[in-house]
Amino acid sequence: MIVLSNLVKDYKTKGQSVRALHSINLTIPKGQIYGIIGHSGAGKSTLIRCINLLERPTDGKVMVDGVDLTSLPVRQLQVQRRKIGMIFQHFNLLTSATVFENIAFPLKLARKPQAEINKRVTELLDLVGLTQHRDKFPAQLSGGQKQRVGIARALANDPSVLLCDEATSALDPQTTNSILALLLDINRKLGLTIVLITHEMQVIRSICDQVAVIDGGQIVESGKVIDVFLHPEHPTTREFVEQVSDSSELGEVLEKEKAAGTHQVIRVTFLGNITYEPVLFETIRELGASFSILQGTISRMKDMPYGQLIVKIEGNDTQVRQAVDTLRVRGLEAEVI
Ligand SMILES: Nc1ncnc2c1ncn2[C@@H]1O[C@H](COP(=O)(O)OP(=O)(O)OP(=O)(O)O)[C@@H](O)[C@H]1O
Repeated sequence: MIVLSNLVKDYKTKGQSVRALHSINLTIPKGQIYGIIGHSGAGKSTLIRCINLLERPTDGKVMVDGVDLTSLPVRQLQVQRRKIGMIFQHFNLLTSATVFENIAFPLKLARKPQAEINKRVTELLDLVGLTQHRDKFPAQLSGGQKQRVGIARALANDPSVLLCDEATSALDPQTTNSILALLLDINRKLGLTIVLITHEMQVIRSICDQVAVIDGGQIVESGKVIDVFLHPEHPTTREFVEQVSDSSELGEVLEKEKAAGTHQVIRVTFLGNITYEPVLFETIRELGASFSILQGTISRMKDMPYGQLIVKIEGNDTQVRQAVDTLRVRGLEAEVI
């Protein structure tokens, strides 16, 4: 478990002080994939780098698995840091070392015997799917393969935490998906806690359990991805949710509804297997009304199927009210918008 308490970070440049983090409080449960999302300059990199003290916080505490890193002398901090792996947007590989040597590097630093290094690197190459590329140099690899080397290297010392600093931002969408699938696989196989920072809601939606939204150096909203995603409260969160839903034309339809003084547009949210059942259709038909779909998403959030439909009910106010009530009784979320 990672606990950040009252974390403050000030950068001092040319006699001026910039507060990058304002009293951050965050608890990241063990074994979770925890996403931190924010716009450029929000403080994401600073926050993730404070977790392993690559940046030393100006104030506050960083507890990782019960150890207060901020209170440790340098030697002990080095030992504790081996339990925290990190991967980077631009991979940070040693360009003149082979894939094998890059992965072996942290094990050499930890003075492991050569036989153990060979065994461990072989296992890691297999885990990240790079066995055939072990003797290549980074320049001979694709971006996705380079990030796989980064991941294997970060896992070499068998850490309990993996920090991902915009790990997929330099990759195309398909490669991004394959790296996210690998992170999910590692999280499941090794029970590793993963903290990732990103500016893409798609990344959060694909693999994270919980999310925190950072804005101006403060956490403005946090919680389970599914809750934050379906009921975003802070304007910044809403912007990020918009990234993955196409509601651009909805505003116009709602304006027309408002002008006509009718209240027939409802939002219906499905979670889990009910997503694939004809509950909406049957409910509206039973009421003797009909409906048209104005907008809809059927997708998955990590493993959970979900759907959200904006529908216009062709019926009177009583029918709309009854539809909302019945849908709720049948296990869907429904509201007039
Ligand atoms: N070394 C530094 N010296 C001075 N100010 C810094 C330094 N690093 C970051 N900052 C400032 O701290 C704030 C947060 O920066 P940070 O890099 O953490 O944001 P970010 O959310 O990771 O942005 P990006 O997505 O663009 O990397 C910004 O105002 C930035 O200008």
